Amino acid sequence: MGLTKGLSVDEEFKLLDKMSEHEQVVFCNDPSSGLRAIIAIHNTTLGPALGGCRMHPYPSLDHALDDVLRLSKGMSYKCAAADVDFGGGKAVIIGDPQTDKTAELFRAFGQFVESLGGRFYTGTDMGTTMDDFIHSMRETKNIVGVPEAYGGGGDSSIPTAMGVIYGIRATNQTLFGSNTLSRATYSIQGLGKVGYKVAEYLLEQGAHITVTDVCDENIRSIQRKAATTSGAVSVVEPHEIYSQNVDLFIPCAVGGVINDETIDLLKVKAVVGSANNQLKLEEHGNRLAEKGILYAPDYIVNAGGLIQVADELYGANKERVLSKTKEIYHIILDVYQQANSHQITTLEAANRICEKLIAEKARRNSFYTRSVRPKWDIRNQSSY
Ligand SMILES: NC(=O)C1=CN([C@@H]2O[C@H](COP(=O)(O)OP(=O)(O)OC[C@H]3O[C@@H](n4cnc5c(N)ncnc54)[C@H](O)[C@@H]3O)[C@@H](O)[C@H]2O)C=CC1
Ligand SMILES: O=C(O)CCC(=O)C(=O)O
Repeated sequence: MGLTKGLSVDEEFKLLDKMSEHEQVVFCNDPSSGLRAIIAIHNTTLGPALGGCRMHPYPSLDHALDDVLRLSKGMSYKCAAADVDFGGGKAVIIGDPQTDKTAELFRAFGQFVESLGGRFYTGTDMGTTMDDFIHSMRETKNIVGVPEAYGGGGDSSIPTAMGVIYGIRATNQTLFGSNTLSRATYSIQGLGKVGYKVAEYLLEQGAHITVTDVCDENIRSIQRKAATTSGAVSVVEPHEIYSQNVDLFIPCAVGGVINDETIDLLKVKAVVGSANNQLKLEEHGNRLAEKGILYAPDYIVNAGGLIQVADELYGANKERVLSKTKEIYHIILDVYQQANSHQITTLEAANRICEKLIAEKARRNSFYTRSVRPKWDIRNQSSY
């Protein structure tokens, strides 16, 4: 792929330094299908790496690498917070999800996943759907979020959206002393798999929401939905979403949306959404706090999908997943409380909680036992 082409030796080592927190970074190239992807395994202390696969037309390999490194690190924290026996990983496919998807491309991707010998499990993320991974499943068993017809738990964006709703409830409880949804107002960025379900639920609870999406069909669909509920929807252009005069901003599209420019525009009391890596830089967490805006750490709020796909390895059970997802409400309340009592940002509070959990679990995992299903011997016996 010419990753280091034209780079000086110094620059080549800087590239390696960039990946130095990660255990393994795999560059996948399959000219016959056109697959160009990166798989990043951040940390397998808690178990094999798990993380969805994003498809996006990255403007450069550097952008794709930065994204997958940051996303996979976030998964290590998310796995610790969600109390699952997995480590952090993630994959990105460089391509346009509207035009570049083929069965061959996802089969080739499945072969790369298989080549990692069970060190990496993957499923859907932004720009990919389960239909894509049906092709990958012909090459590897290490796919999670498997459709119900194949014995899996189905669409993982359902528990992700429920987790966002629990995050919103915990935030409303902290801000207003009541966790009801209908009294507050919301702005939602992105009406895809997760954002649409969050919007739909809030409308059904009678809330007033302001939405945006770059896809017109998603807008028309939520307008049709709103007409059947006691809630109300207003639509704004994508660039107008940050300056809305509402209580909570709910980012459910791309990362990096909380940055120097947007923080100046925000009039909300809190940010609670599903998008991974909402803060462009960690310091933007401090800027939100200085402005008095409560931030619900993304990797805790959006853990519902992870909870489902990890739980799938015990056999699909929706009730069990929803009951585990409810925990997000209490974890967010705890994070807010710890941030307040230690006078640190909510992200710092969440990171501290997770780092402590990883250290405790690492001690437990240092005691060798023969493979235990489903903790380690994942899907060894099963077939679908
Ligand atoms: N699907 C899941 O279960 C999980 C998703 N997430 C994160 O949540 C976010 C959303 O994920 P999905 O709903 O699965 O993705 P998706 O691809 O189904 O939906 C994203 C939506 O955002 C819209 N969009 C893209 N750029 C936009 C912009 N600049 N302004 C407004 N709208 C824009 C797209 O048109 C699309 O409707 C991503 O950051 C993803 O990593 C995190 C955990 C689990
Ligand atoms: O939701 C999934 O399919 C896997 C979990 C994940 O990648 C995430 O939470 O970002």
